Amino acid sequence: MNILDKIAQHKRKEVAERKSLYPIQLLEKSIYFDSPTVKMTDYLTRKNASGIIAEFKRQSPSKGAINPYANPEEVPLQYMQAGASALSVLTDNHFFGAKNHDLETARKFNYCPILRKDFMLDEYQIVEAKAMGADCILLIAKMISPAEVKHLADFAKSLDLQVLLEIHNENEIKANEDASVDLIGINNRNLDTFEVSIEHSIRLAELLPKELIKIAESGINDPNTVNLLKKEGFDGFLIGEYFMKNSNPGEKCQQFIKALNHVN
Ligand SMILES: O=P(O)(O)OC[C@@H](O)[C@@H](O)c1c[nH]c2ccccc12
Repeated sequence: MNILDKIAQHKRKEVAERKSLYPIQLLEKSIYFDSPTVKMTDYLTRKNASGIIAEFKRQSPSKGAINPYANPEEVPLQYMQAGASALSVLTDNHFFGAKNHDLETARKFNYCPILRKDFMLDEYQIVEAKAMGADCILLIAKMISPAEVKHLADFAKSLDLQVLLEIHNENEIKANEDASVDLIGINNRNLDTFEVSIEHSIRLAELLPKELIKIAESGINDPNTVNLLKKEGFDGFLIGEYFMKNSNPGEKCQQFIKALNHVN
């Protein structure tokens, strides 16, 4: 079984448990439930945006522990002070080591778009994302059918959340052409082999409409890669491990952003 299948299996169980513990009516009482969201697309495309979406990630299935005791009050705020355009916060505990309130904590300290980074299979998780204070959710084309992508994307929109659709290959692009998503993420990391290929992402980006907002995800560790990807039409760059594996992720992020060409 590949890693995404394992994650999906576990996630279904988890969601079923949470549904019975925290019914939707309870989530809807969150202070964030009726508040307006901030738009990831606006923050990535405004003048002189760095385009960096800095990720709060404690561990991963491919790397194990990255920074398990990182402080969610400090790191996301430091990322934004360093000039990141938006935040991504992992909320999966079993595979990514997220603590219960990592996203809510990041939300309390920051007014910027926050992506809930998790494996969305069910409307319930989208309601949770809204209740946590997220602005954007991730859908992974490899995990769900095009019909589910459409359905969950429309549901997210009904809650004023933006949708980032992650794709890995040409077939997934074709199969999801008519889903109404706000951003397309191309994962540089092959989730079967964990190999990273920037060239693969550039080739896939060429197949997407020019006006779509494109995010390059994973394995980015060099400002020159971001400069190159900007020239190739990418608007956003999701970076986790390279910042987080350091004892001071905010400082790493600041050095990285200083080294970028601000071309837009
Ligand atoms: O830590 P990296 O290599 O900079 O990658 C960040 C992000 O792209 C990665 O965490 C990611 C991309 N797609 C995902 C889907 C689920 C969980 C995590 C991910």
